[in-house]
Amino acid sequence: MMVDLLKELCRVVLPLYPHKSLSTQVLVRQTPALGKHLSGRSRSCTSVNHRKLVRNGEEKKSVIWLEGNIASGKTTCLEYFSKTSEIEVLTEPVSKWRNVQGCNPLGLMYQDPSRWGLTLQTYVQLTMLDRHVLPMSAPIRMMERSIYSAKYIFVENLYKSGKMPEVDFAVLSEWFEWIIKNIAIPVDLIVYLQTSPQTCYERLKQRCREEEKVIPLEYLESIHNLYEDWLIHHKSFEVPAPVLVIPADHDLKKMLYQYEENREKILMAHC
Ligand SMILES: Nc1ncnc2c1ncn2[C@@H]1O[C@H](COP(=O)(O)OP(=O)(O)O)[C@@H](O)[C@H]1O
Ligand SMILES: Cc1cn([C@H]2C[C@H](O)[C@@H](COP(=O)(O)O)O2)c(=O)[nH]c1=O
Repeated sequence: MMVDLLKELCRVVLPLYPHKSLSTQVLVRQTPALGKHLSGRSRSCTSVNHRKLVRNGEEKKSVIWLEGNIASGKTTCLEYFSKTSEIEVLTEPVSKWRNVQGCNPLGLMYQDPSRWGLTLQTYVQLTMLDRHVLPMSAPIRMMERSIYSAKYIFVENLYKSGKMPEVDFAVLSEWFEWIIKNIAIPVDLIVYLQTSPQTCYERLKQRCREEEKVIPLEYLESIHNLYEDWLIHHKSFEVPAPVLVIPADHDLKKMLYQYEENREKILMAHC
């Protein structure tokens, strides 16, 4: 029966690892019965007591999620750390959210969140999951946001603000719960770039992404509050790893200085 279950799980999730063979790369999180044959990763995967598909041979590597409000400086921070040889960086797949087969779900969502919120967030969930399961090519991975913040911050915001219908929220939530129960999403450290919504608003205007021109300050305030409740006050959802808070309202020079100051803590995430 366990073997059947294993086969079924691999049938469902194997397409996520198209470039790797099943025998060496996709494993099911250890259960007593399977323990003799299979190994699971020992460090923080995001939930336990369920069979999870994990990649073999990555136990010594570490994964850092870089979290923060829109235009808080995440991409700029990743660019800085990308120069470190032990670190690979994965940026958010925003270009996909702006263009899936010629359509722009990000733009559509900002124009009409009630109609297109589910469409965008389904695609965000898929593309973030795709990022999470990519094989690692360096000892440390720093990735921009996560499938968790997509759900706990952005889906939550749409729903709480009355812009996502109950049924859309329910469907997304069931998808999300299935994913985190069945697929290992490793994380060792969350780096939170903590900014004021006002700073983000100014940087957002400076960046001038076409779809985001309609974003008011209040939207950034809601996203900020959800982040704070999650990562600082621990008032909303489980936090899956320790959080390193970096104050990020400062100018670029001071930010680079702070990144240097925190380099050791970040590099030590996998020890
Ligand atoms: N410390 C900073 N001070 C001033 N502007 C910044 C700073 N960090 C980033 N920026 C600018 O703010 C905008 C948003 O930064 P970005 O790194 O793209 O944010 P995110 O990836 O979090 O959305 C960009 O135009 C970037 O050049
Ligand atoms: C994860 C996620 C993002 N978005 C939106 C928010 C922004 O407009 C872009 C991401 O840009 P950033 O500068 O990297 O913050 O995508 C969203 O609507 N839903 C999401 O789940």
